Amino acid sequence: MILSDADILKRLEDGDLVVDPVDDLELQIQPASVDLRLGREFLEFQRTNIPCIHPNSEREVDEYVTETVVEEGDDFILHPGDFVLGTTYERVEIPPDLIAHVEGRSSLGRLAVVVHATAGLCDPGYRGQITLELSNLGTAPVALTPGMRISQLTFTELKTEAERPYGSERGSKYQDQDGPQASRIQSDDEFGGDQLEREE
Ligand SMILES: Nc1ccn([C@H]2C[C@H](O)[C@@H](COP(=O)(O)OP(=O)(O)OP(=O)(O)O)O2)c(=O)n1
Repeated sequence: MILSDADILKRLEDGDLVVDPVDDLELQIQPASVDLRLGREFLEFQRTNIPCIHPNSEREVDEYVTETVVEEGDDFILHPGDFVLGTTYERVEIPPDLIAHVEGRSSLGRLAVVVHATAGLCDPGYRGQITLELSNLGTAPVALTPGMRISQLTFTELKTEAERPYGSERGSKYQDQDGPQASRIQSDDEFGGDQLEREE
């Protein structure tokens, strides 16, 4: 079951679901979602002379990513074809009986701005700001203003609470993230890796 505005408000009041801060309930609480605002920090991949990114190379993932913090009153210009990581201004805490989906807003979609390229799921138990995978599929640059409502979060009730919510297990590498976080896929290996066993 997807939570309605009344359900969301009740869960926020009860305090087990956290979206912080919600400054304007009337504006941010939608019929069945909460609008989240854009933070000031962005991570961009530098188009230097890296031939390609090997996902398991921490050096390549971290060294070629630079952070931009947009000053008050300024915009971040997202050019056609760009892919950058942004962050929600709000921090969320998802209780073990809910799963949240990060969705774009239609008004930005109509300007060809996509807020999550692939991953749009916040696990039960997840705490932190949400990293937005921003891209511009259109032909004109689009100015993104920190504080603008950029995405929306919907909540679905699980049939039973997650037994191993995000954060309770090793491998929860984005728990408590603060600002946009680059991929931590390199640390997959620490947790058993995704390598398939070879048959002899
Ligand atoms: N656009 C998104 C999508 C998810 N998350 C956060 C909330 C999720 O609960 C957490 C982990 O997301 P995934 O499970 O999709 O990511 P991985 O499987 O890569 O990470 P892990 O191995 O930690 O589960 O990251 C985020 O900040 N921004």
